[in-house]
Amino acid sequence: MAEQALEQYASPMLSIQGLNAWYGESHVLHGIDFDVPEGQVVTLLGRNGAGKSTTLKSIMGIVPRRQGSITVQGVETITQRPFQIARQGVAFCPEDRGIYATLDVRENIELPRRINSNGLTTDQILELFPNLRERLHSPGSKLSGGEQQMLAIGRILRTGARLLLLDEPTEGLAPAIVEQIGDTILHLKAQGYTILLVEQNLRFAMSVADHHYLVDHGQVVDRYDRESIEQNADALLARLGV
Ligand SMILES: Nc1ncnc2c1ncn2[C@@H]1O[C@H](COP(=O)(O)OP(=O)(O)OP(=O)(O)O)[C@@H](O)[C@H]1O
Repeated sequence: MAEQALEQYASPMLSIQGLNAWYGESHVLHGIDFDVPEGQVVTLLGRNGAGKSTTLKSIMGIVPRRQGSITVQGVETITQRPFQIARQGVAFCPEDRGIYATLDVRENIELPRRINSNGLTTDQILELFPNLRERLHSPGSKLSGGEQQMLAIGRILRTGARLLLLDEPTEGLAPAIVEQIGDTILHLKAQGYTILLVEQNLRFAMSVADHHYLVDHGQVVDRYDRESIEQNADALLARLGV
């Protein structure tokens, strides 16, 4: 455990305390606690079913029932509806990417509502992902997995959100595309975005993130900074079952 680096941030972009969540009768988060400092990249690691996606969905307000505290820039959001949370500057990129199959690239980009004037324009998004410019008039269903992922990330930048929740952005993608997604994440960090990432790919997580939290059975059971994750990588790979 290396916690010392985490203590120094006075005002985190996101702070979660005692988060519980349920799907019907099924109680899946059991008191999640962690902070995400502004301008940093943080990952949630853990085995399948540990509760990582549910944590992201809870932050976005899209699980049926949650309790505890989730503050975004000091504002409590636990009782807010998803559209109110979005207005606090939070955007979620789901694991299935949520691309509309019958809409083309431009239509997919232009669908989300802007929440403020910080949102990127379509041109700025296409500058960030030049491959998408070549595919501008292709329907979502004809895009490769990598193109869909880039579109899914690009699209949420249009909203003006500054806290980006990305659920397994590298899943099923070829190494060259994973590298491109990593470059994009680092570019966004350099632009001041705060990013919370769910990842199964430990090496990828290590290449982009400042801090990591290990989730198990709906709780945060360990935390690592850049140095301590290097030291614990082998043990963690065994623990993650990958
Ligand atoms: N819509 C749902 N309805 C009921 N149970 C769910 C639902 N979504 C997830 N669960 C359950 O909640 C638990 C946590 O799932 P979650 O998707 O958050 O895990 P995860 O760590 O993101 O893993 P994965 O990578 O498999 O998605 C699991 O037991 C899962 O089966």
